[in-house]
Amino acid sequence: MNATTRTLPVKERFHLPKGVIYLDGNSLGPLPRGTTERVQQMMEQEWGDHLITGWNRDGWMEQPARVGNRVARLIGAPAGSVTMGDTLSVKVYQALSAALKLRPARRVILSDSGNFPSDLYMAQGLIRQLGQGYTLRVVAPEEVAGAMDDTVAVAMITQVDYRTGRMHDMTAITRAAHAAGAIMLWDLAHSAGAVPVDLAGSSCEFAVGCTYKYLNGGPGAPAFIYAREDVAAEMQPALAGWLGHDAPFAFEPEYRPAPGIARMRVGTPPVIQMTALEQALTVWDGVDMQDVRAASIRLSELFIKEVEANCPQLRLASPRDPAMRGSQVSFAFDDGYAAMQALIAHGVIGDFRAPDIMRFGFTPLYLDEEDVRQAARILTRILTDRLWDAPEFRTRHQVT
Ligand SMILES: Cc1ncc(COP(=O)(O)O)c(C=O)c1O
Ligand SMILES: Nc1c(O)cccc1C(=O)C[C@H](N)C(=O)O
Repeated sequence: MNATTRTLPVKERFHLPKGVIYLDGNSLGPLPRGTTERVQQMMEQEWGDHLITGWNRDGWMEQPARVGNRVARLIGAPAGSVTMGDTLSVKVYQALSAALKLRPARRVILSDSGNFPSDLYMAQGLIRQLGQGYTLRVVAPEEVAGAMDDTVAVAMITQVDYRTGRMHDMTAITRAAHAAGAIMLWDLAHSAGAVPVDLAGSSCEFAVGCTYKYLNGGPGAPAFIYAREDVAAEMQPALAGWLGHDAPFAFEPEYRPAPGIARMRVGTPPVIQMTALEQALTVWDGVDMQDVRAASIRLSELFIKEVEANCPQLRLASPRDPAMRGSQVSFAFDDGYAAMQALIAHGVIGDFRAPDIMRFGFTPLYLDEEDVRQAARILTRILTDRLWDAPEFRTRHQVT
């Protein structure tokens, strides 16, 4: 069987509302079947009956490492190199501050203008905290590799642009960072579960990401952080919480880091949410990221073809070359907000990013070609008949 005929027989593993075509798994993944039951069981039996003994008996304390190993497989990282917890913004802060400590003579954090604002805000906040001449240098996405020089302490790049889906070449940029003596930090928010990632092969020092998008962990699901083994052994955590201590239950007054990535744990993990995520990750059992990628390209190309053939009002805002895209496709349209609201009202859920981007995520675990054709047909009707041109769609009230 070749990659184009191979199917991903996992659509049944998701709860998807009837009559909805969900093209927003790049922002919030849907509910995997079995999650509700597993969380209910955890609450009733583990929390309810076992009470505090759950930390040992039910393995709550090791859960961040256990779940980290499941995520590691999906991002090309070795077992034991990933831990879970907190939000992605916090993980960005931790990785950035640890990276700066590893290059004490340098003062520049390099990023690009396609990065998600929270990453830039975290860098700005850290810089304000540190003083001492640190700066954030933000360049155009195409200029990242060329902007590496001997002032750059760390390059902090989100691999897949949340707006356009443009994907950076992880190998080439990491190589450029290392050639300049800089630390490489990748944000994989729009990569994990979307495209094959080879963290070990890239030899980057740090990576972070969230689990509520393509990994379907649910709203507020814990983030992940990876550090290369040699870096994990020497990095100094800025957020030195007790669960990142070498012996949390020794209750020593002085901080001593836990071995390896475990020192990036901070405080008590969100066990209920982590349990939902742990269950959600079983959806990936037996799924190969190369197959997901092949199907994602097939679905994205089909959508672009149908939309360009039938919706001349829209302009492709993503790279045309699928090798340069993540697993989303964006189209620019001046009335994109209203068009997206109309689309959602007609059962096709994507989202909108100001000023004019209509975003569509392609998630082959639960989407097939018929979904994509049907979504394109509905979009065509909305544009051709100007169904979006109504006060209820034009009024901006959505926050997401
Ligand atoms: C690339 C990227 N970085 C950071 C964030 C912020 O994540 P969180 O809200 O989980 O801190 C997001 C999503 O919101 C994102 O897409
Ligand atoms: N994390 C989100 C949230 O809590 C509410 C609404 C949206 C989000 C998102 O993840 C947005 C997402 N990072 C984006 O690419 O725009």
